[in-house]
Amino acid sequence: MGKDVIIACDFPNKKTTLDFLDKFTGRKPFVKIGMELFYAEGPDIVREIKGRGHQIFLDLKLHDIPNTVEKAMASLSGLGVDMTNVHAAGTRDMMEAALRGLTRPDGSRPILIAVTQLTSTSQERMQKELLIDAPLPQVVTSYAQNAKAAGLDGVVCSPLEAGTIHESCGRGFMTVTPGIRFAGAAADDQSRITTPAKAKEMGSDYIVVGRPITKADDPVAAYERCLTEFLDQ
Ligand SMILES: O=c1ccn([C@@H]2O[C@H](COP(=O)(O)O)[C@@H](O)[C@H]2O)c(=O)[nH]1
Repeated sequence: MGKDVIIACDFPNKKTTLDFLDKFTGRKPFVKIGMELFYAEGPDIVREIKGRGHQIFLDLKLHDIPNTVEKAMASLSGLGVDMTNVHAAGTRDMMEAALRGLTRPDGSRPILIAVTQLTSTSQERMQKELLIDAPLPQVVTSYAQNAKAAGLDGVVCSPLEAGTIHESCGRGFMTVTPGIRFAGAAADDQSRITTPAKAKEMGSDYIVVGRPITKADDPVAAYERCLTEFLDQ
């Protein structure tokens, strides 16, 4: 398992996305395709970006009954993505179904991870709106343990929780962490945030960075700053 910076390509269409990726001459950053781009362009955008040599995290966060998730994952398994995900809140049965659906006849499959609690969710909101009373780090760790028990490879969590998850689920259990902001930058709609440097310190395996790169005046320089802080590159 490698450490890397994943750029969240939250763009409305193919043209904007490819124009953005063209700025990274000589580099092939790991790319996250999320709901906005996938719903606008469909599976072809995955094939196009994969064909250009990027690794892809397809972030669709599936959350439905086990049978539906299993069949949806079977549809996605042929796309050639490197990583994809579900919501751990769908329960162990659903995560096991996702794993079955994603596994190809030859036994190969992309990395499958589970979202614990969205990084936009605060302790207060979780308690007041979702009626979950336990401390947020405990909830996240418990969801991670369920994901591990279901056979998944790791979780999406905040970097702030990466250390606790590794302690509980083992160092080989992957932590993929959005909620990244440079020091002093606005949190936007995120709640549990930290810097790339702190994410490194806390043991994140992958950081997922969207707006700090995509909205930067110089996206390539912002990406390089992430590499420097997170990977010492
Ligand atoms: O808990 C989660 C799960 C997924 N995300 C996704 O990561 C990026 C973060 O974008 P920023 O612009 O850096 O805030 C975005 O695509 C989310 O869908 C997340 O933020 N939190």
